[in-house]
Amino acid sequence: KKLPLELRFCDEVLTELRKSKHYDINAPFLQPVDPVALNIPTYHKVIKKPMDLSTMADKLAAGDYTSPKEFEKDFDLIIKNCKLFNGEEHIVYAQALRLQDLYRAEMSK
Ligand SMILES: Cc1ccc(Nc2c(-c3ccc(O)cc3)nc3c(C)cccn23)cc1
Repeated sequence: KKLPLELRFCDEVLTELRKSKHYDINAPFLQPVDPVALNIPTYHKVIKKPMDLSTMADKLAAGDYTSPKEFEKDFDLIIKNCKLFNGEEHIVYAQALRLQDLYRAEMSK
């Protein structure tokens, strides 16, 4: 059996969040932050628990999440990391807040 029903719903939400039609808001969060590509060598000094949407998909498929609560904790980590590193004024944090709005809208379906 693939996933328990609750986590199957998490999978559907994650699939939606990663769709290319949401690229204007999900782009910075699709893959692990690459400090070399972004020229932010301090990233892993500031961010102790990196997280991104593809890592979450891998964890879901591997059965690493035992509850939707655990799944949501990783999503919240993406937003918290972005706020901490970029600050509230950065355009990427504005994208993170829009991603969070989309997450909440999908989760309430
Ligand atoms: C010099 C500088 C300053 C800020 C950034 N932030 C940033 C981030 C980022 C996302 C999540 C996160 O937890 C941390 C950083 N993603 C980007 C992208 C995709 C393009 C441009 C900037 N980006 C990059 C370079």
